[in-house]
Amino acid sequence: MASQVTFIGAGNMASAIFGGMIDGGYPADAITATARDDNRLAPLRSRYGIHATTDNDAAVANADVVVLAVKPQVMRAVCEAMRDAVQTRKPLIVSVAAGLTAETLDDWLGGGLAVIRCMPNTPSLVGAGASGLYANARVSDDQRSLATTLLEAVGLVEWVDDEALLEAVTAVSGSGPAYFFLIFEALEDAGKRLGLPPQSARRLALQTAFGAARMAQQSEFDPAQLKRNVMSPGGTTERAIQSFEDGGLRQLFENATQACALRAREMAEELGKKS
Ligand SMILES: NC(=O)C1=CN([C@@H]2O[C@H](COP(=O)(O)OP(=O)(O)OC[C@H]3O[C@@H](n4cnc5c(N)ncnc54)[C@H](OP(=O)(O)O)[C@@H]3O)[C@@H](O)[C@H]2O)C=CC1
Ligand SMILES: O=C(O)[C@@H]1CCC=N1
Repeated sequence: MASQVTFIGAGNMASAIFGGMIDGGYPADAITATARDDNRLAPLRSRYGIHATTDNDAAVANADVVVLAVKPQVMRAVCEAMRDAVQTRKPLIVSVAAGLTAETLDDWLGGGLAVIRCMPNTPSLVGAGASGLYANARVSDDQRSLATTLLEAVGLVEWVDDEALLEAVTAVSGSGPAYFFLIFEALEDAGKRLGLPPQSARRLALQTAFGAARMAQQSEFDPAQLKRNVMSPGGTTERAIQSFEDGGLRQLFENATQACALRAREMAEELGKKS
């Protein structure tokens, strides 16, 4: 029988994950989602056929896995309010919240729990997500496999052994979609300035990004070689790449990812403070 999975929070991330699970054949009646507002839940019941309730304690009562998918700023209040229900059932806890450590979540939920921290990203909404996962010492091999199965429903899964590496995961893939959206914007704008109609500039920029990512995933060559393959000696690409290098693109990525990882650490400190 399928494990009972309860999502606390039914927003973008939660619906991406349970939507992917259901598309992949996971039984909808083994899934429950909660929110504060029943108006948010009604469409989920009719669209996915899942159970949905505003009562977190009731939703936890028969759960094998509880996925914490509320915003980090409200997580403490949500966890402390359902502490008794969680301690009665002791389900596997999977948190997708940025910047909250396994120890902090375990503490807010009363302690002694198997906790997995997951850093997913928004392309999970289209089944092309990338998630980094970390498990505390109480998580069993079966629970690891179950979490892998749940998250693989919406994309790629990478486990890290050191929880601190989730900051690096956040800097690369958690926040990473926004970096690429910025590049899409910039390339589209540049194409428009070179005279392309706006729709053409967007379509060409996005298809090029999609094609490059797909090619890099499928190719036997690394991205550096694939880049060289586009650069004919003395040709157009060489001139463009030289311009990016001269402009310090690599250093910009270094600075941005360091700033992102630092913010993840700050959030852990700010949000995880004891009382
Ligand atoms: N967006 C992103 O790129 C990423 C987000 N994350 C993490 O995912 C988590 C969720 O983010 P996201 O899905 O974008 O947020 P959303 O705002 O889309 O969803 C939050 C959900 O939490 C619900 N909620 C709020 N309070 C409660 C409560 N007391 N009990 C039950 N449910 C409650 C809200 O319901 P209602 O509408 O009724 O208030 C809503 O359904 C965050 O912790 C974030 O750090 C992680 C990686 C990437
Ligand atoms: O910006 C944020 O804080 C969240 C975490 C990763 C992506 N979005």
